Amino acid sequence: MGTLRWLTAGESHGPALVATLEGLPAGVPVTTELVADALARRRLGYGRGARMKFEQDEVTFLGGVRHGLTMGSPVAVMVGNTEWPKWEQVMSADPVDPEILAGLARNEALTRPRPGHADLAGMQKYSIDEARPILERASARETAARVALGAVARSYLKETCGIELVSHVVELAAAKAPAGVLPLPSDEARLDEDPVRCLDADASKRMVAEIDQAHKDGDTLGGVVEVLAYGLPPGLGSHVHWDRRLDARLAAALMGIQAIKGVEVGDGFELARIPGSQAHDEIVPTPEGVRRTSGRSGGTEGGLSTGELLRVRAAMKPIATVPRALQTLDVRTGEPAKAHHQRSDVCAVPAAGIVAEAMVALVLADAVSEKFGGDNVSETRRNVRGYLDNLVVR
Ligand SMILES: Cc1cc2nc3c(=O)[nH]c(=O)nc-3n(C[C@H](O)[C@H](O)[C@H](O)COP(=O)(O)O)c2cc1C
Ligand SMILES: C=C(O[C@@H]1CC(C(=O)O)=C[C@@H](OP(=O)(O)O)[C@H]1O)C(=O)O
Repeated sequence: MGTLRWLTAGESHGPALVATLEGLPAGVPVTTELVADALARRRLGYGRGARMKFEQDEVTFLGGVRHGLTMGSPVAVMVGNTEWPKWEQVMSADPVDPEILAGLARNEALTRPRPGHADLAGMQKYSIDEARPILERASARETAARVALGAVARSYLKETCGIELVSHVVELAAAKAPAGVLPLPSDEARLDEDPVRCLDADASKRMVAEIDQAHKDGDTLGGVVEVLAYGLPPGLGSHVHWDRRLDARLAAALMGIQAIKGVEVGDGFELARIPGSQAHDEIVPTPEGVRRTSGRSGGTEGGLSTGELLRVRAAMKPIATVPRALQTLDVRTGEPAKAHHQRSDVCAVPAAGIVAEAMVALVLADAVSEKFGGDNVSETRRNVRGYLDNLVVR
């Protein structure tokens, strides 16, 4: 839906990821540093595996940006995989020497698909008898490309509407942050410093303890992240058609993140358990304008933003490459076997929060560009101001 288009390409152990964002106006402030900072935040988080320590994200703009500003042309960004030299043969785009190929087939073929990953269904769908060509693209390495675009989308949102986003971890396995703690964008630095991106010190300690225990047990964990977006105008998205609904677009974007299995808007599933008299946000006139008395809806009604705080949650399943390897079969022999395991994260919930922020930023950027248009951010800003100054109910 909407007016922005974005695509990513690239494999986990290929030379690089690339991402393109088409449809932004000219004049959005974007620098290599802005994107590199966002990528650095995605690498943080207690419980991530060895690769996060030795791999760097190398950012190169290939198009769309000049002297720190977008030009209105497609933004193209490359994130280099510094792991690439070790994988040049395994992932070579060009045919390799038949002897090397035979060696790879003997020693490197991934024939024991991992439960919880795309491995088995991907092999079946694409008629390939090993998991490598599947897992390379299914891997969440790809989220680096989305976070790169998300950083650009965030800059657009701030520049045109003053919208700012922040995310935090609200549950990690059995450990929960206290209900109702809503970080502000100004808390971002504090969240970045916390090992699990949780503002509550006690909950953070309990989350770290959960990860330590899972690590000892050869196990993995999931959790729940929450993304908050401040400063939305009312009226992004629309009630008029299912695919224009802002909540539907947010849910699709969040479910599109690897390992996300559930999405809630506002109080989400909890709303199903309470009566209507307690479930909805009442409307009151105030000297500052029309407001809601609570934020249970999460800032959308009827598929439209209400102008209140946007609040969405995403639930991540535990990492699927479990060190204490799960039962599978070897597709070469058809015999039962233990799934492949080399290395993996114990928990990537804090990183998933950063990815969720990026996806929410892209969806909101799409909805803003659809509503306000403009070929230069100054034009978009004028349109935003004109709309807000002339709201039929204020
Ligand atoms: C930030 C992030 C990091 C991840 N790291 C790993 C990992 O190290 N090992 C792993 O097996 N899965 C990891 N995953 C999850 C898998 O990519 C995902 O579970 C798998 O692709 C199948 O998920 P699906 O059923 O949702 O598609 C990670 C996911 C995210 C969002
Ligand atoms: C590389 C990243 O995450 C990877 C996501 C991932 C997976 O299966 O999703 C598996 C791991 O990679 P590998 O199999 O090479 O150890 C993670 O490190 C990243 O986030 O940048």
